[in-house]
Amino acid sequence: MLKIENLTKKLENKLVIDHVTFSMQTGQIVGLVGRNGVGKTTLFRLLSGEYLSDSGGVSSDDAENARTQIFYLDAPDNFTNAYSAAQLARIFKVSYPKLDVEWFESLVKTNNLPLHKKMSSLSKGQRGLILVIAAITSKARYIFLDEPLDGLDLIVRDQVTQMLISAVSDNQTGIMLASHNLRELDTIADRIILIKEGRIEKDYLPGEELETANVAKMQMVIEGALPKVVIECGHILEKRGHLYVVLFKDYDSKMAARIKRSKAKYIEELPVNSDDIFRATFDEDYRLRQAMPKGRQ
Ligand SMILES: Nc1ncnc2c1ncn2[C@@H]1O[C@H](COP(=O)(O)OP(=O)(O)OP(=O)(O)O)[C@@H](O)[C@H]1O
Repeated sequence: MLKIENLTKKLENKLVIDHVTFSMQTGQIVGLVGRNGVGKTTLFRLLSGEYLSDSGGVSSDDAENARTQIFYLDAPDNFTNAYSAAQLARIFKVSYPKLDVEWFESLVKTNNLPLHKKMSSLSKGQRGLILVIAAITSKARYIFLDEPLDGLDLIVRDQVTQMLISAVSDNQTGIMLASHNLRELDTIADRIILIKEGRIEKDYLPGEELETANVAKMQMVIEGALPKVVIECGHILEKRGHLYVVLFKDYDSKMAARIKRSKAKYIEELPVNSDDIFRATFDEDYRLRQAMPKGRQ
């Protein structure tokens, strides 16, 4: 088990990571989510040892130095571009001695990727796929990937997803993915950690949290003026003619009764997903924008 305890980091006098504590097991895919600039990359840099923490640390049950068990590549394009996949495998092997070059090369070939072309001449998706192959074949116990699915087409995303799932299935590897794509994470993450203001705001198993989040999503047919409960407590997510999809935070029996009493012609509760949890968590940011004068939003 990888243990992250009280990790704290200030950058230019700003507290970016504030006493973050969690543990991570092999056999799990953990999603790391949060708004832009919340500190996801900083957390990865602390875990990999690229940044020194101001306090707190990282330890592992089964290694003296936890960092030897971690695979993380910061801004990979900056240094991978000058090399081919075949060359990269040999370079990575220096830092990750367990990297299985034969396995790496065979995965590169089975994914129809070139082994001997410079990374700079490959597409973003091809480079992304090669990076994920390097991460998996490094045989690192803990793999940290920043937006690995970003900019990849559906087929490549499916390939990457399959590789990540099979990598954790033997219980020898744990993967943490920073992502803004919550819907995608809902389908592959065993657990989601949500960061807000440098701290862990929520740490949940997707299905479990969705049932207890006090968030409700309603499909409502509304003719005429919006009911007060929608204006005061709801966020309108979709509108098609008279059909509205509205998200309610802090949903309880009182709010349910107000919604029921509203003049909506039809009301149906829809399933809540991680996107909705994210919206509800950053509710005040929504309200801020809604409060701005028109044309400045
Ligand atoms: N080298 C640095 N010096 C000073 N401040 C920094 C530095 N790197 C990041 N920051 C600040 O620290 C905060 C966290 O940045 P970080 O890149 O970790 O966020 P992130 O969650 O990865 O963002 P995104 O989702 O946009 O990739 C931001 O406010 C950023 O401006």
